[in-house]
Amino acid sequence: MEQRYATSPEHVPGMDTAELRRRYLVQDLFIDDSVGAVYTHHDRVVMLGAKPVTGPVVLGTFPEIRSEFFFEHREGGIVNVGGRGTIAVDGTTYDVGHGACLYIGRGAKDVTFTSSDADGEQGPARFYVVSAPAHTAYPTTFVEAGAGNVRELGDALTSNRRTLNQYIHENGVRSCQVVMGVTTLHPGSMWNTMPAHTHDRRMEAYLYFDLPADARVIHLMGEPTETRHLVVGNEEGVISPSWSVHSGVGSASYSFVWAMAGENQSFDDMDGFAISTMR
Ligand SMILES: O=C[C@H](O)[C@@H](O)CC(=O)C(=O)O
Ligand SMILES: [Zn+2]
Repeated sequence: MEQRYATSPEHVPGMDTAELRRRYLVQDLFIDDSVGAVYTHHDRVVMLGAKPVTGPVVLGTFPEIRSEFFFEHREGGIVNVGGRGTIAVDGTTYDVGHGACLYIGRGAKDVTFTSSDADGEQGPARFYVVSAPAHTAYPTTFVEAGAGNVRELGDALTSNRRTLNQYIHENGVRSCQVVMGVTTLHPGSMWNTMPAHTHDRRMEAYLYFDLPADARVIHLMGEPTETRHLVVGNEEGVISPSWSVHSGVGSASYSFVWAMAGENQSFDDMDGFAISTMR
């Protein structure tokens, strides 16, 4: 598993494009018949991708977490960004369609990912997992796509009309740390999370999906008065440290999985920044 140590905002002004991408952009999570993994030491979050194509993919453990099995000391939220598939957790099988979410609680031993129709229109299942250390075991729980707590945000006139779906959160599926959901831009709207914000109590990870292969999202990061950008493709992720804004504009419509971990789970504990105050 790739290890990425935490960074400070003081490091950002000295980084060129290649270093920004090496530290904050997450590519290649979805490898045929395999599991891709990145361990960010920002709140010790692990981002995983599982892409079963010709057969099931078993989630193993990694030497970096010194655990007998992946969820021994951890929990995780999963969203399927590909075609329909199943996730088997200790003998219970969940049918997970595009955009649906499964929370896996601490202690789950055997986790297997399978595609239901790898040759279908949406291709093989692509299971995106965000995991954080967990102090107790909450029940493994499934949420159908769109069945979380829905918030309608933004306006078509400012190109930021979007539907936010909270899956794992304080008033929904319970967890120790992980807060997770999916935001979908409405047709013609391109801006996510505008106005932008930070939440110094939590890191956040993004995974853009349903973006056409030749389109890109210009993702803003960094302190609000010292921003940089990353040009991000479909099914690529971004690590957003607690001090960093995370907002982006697409060259086409898209969705993204957002997930957070850290000090609290209060979704609305965030500090917003009017664009006129940003640099
Ligand atoms: O802290 C919350 C996260 O940044 C996202 O939920 C924001 C988001 O999806 C949006 O405004 O479009
Ligand atoms: Zn945020």
